[in-house]
Amino acid sequence: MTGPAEDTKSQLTLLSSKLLHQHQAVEAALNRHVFVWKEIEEKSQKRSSGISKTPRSHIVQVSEIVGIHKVENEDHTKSKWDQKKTLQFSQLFPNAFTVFYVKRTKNHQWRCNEATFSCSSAELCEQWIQVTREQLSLLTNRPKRLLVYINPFGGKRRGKRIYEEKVAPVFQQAGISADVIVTERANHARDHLTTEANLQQYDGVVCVGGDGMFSEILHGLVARTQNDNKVDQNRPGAELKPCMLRIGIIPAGSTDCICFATVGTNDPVTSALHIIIGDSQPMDVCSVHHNDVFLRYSVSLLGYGFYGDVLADSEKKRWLGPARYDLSGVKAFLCHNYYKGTVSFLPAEDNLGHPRDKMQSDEETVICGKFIAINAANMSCACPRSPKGLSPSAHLADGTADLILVRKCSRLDFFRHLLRHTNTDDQFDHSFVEVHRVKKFHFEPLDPQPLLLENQSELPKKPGFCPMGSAQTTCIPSAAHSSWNCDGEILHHAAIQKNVILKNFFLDDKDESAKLSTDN
Ligand SMILES: CCCCCCCCCCCCC/C=C/[C@@H](O)[C@H](COP(=O)(O)O)NC(C)=O
Ligand SMILES: Nc1ncnc2c1ncn2[C@@H]1O[C@H](COP(=O)(O)OP(=O)(O)O)[C@@H](O)[C@H]1O
Ligand SMILES: [Ca+2]
Repeated sequence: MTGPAEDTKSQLTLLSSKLLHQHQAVEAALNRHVFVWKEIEEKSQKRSSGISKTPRSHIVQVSEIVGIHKVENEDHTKSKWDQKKTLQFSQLFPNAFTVFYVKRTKNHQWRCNEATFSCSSAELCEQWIQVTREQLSLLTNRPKRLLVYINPFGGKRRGKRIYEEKVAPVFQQAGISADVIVTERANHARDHLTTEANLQQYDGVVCVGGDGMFSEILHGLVARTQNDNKVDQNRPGAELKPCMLRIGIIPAGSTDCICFATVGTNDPVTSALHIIIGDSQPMDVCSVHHNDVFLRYSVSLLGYGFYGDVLADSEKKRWLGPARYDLSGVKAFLCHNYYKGTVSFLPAEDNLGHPRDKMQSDEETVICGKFIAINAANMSCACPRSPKGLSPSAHLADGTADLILVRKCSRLDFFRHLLRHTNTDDQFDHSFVEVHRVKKFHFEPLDPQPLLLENQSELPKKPGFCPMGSAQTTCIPSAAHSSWNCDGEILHHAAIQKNVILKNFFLDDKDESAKLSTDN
């Protein structure tokens, strides 16, 4: 019994037949939206056992099918043991196909499950494969060709292995072709994207690395798009053109906060599956300026004081891998520096909400003080160290950032505040912490900017751009200025303006949510 069958208008069955799954007869059916199979209870079985079991049924959304493949006699991608089993299986059941699909497990993690079905004839098997593939080809948001950049030195230096062992096999099952570039130096991916890559032939770019690597790719894509459209991104008020390519993140860095905060976990297979099924998540991109000169874009954390000091110190300990942040964190905590300055900001409109649901005025607000930390969270900044993040209710694509001001307090109080990032307590519920949802803000240190202490030769010669990956300053106890931690890159300038200007940019394809709208 095969071929199109009569059904309700909305759920037209494309294919339905009796198949064998795990030595059990099943009735399998495919329509536009789902693939289902249901065990068929054999009458003889029921009679002999005398017990009637409820037949089990399974349902898989077509949009979550990774791929469908014929079971071949030989599969050299498998281990010797698995190859032997496959051979035995294919001799016993020569007309079988396997469906690979997304299975949701705990903590937002996804896995690629498989189910094999054997058919009564080779034609039926081919038909199942062909009809299912036709349905998958109708899902136009799925990428077919990807450009992959791997940072081999990110995190625990496992980027290449993570990609080869966990990601490439699932991409292959999904029929995705990938051109892979393993970077040879910092800014390799950025420069390649800006000047060389033939972007027309790809449906998306994949970043295998951490937040710093993501930032490189974002800067490369934005710069390329502006160059192609003859827009000078360094010109104040320049209206930026939207990028047409999405960025997928395979977490292989130290913090992986951009991945964790968008996907809910930092798991390479989960990310690969999200990429395969064409998921997308728009997010805000902010531009950071010094004296009206554009410095960088930021998507996760822009932090002065504590997180700036942690980053500056941790850069010297890169060899330690992700543990460098713990060590530098303890050091910055013990230094207990605070910085004097003035923060002014434009609150978001009321209807965009407030991190603590307080009413906001529409005027610019100015706050002078001594700050241990000034953090602008453009998203929750959730990561394994802090599963709910720096600002748990920050939104991903609303054109606002949450500005968290931690004023001078005792070490014990600051410790209490930090500790609350790791549990369910409210880290804003302290007298020395305030939080505002803002559209833009400005920070001016009290004392004028001193001469930079180290590596001045590495400072930008070209106005308007701070070279990425070159930053190195020292965490100096009691210095008048800290530096800014911009998505894990150091900005040497203490005084900055930050505008949430690029709204809903990123990870999304050719639809309206990929527009860059200047908002300042
Ligand atoms: C008493 C214990 C206290 C623990 C406090 C934990 C708070 C952790 C909040 C972390 C927020 C991280 C925001 C993300 C920043 C990344 O962009 C950046 C760069 O990440 P990357 O190294 O490129 O993956 N990482 C850091 C640590 O600055
Ligand atoms: N091949 C490379 N050699 C050295 N640095 C690189 C290379 N590729 C990328 N980088 C730089 O490494 C930095 C950190 O990368 P990232 O992947 O974010 O790792 P982590 O999360 O450990 O910081 C980024 O600033 C990026 O520009
Ligand atoms: Ca936001």
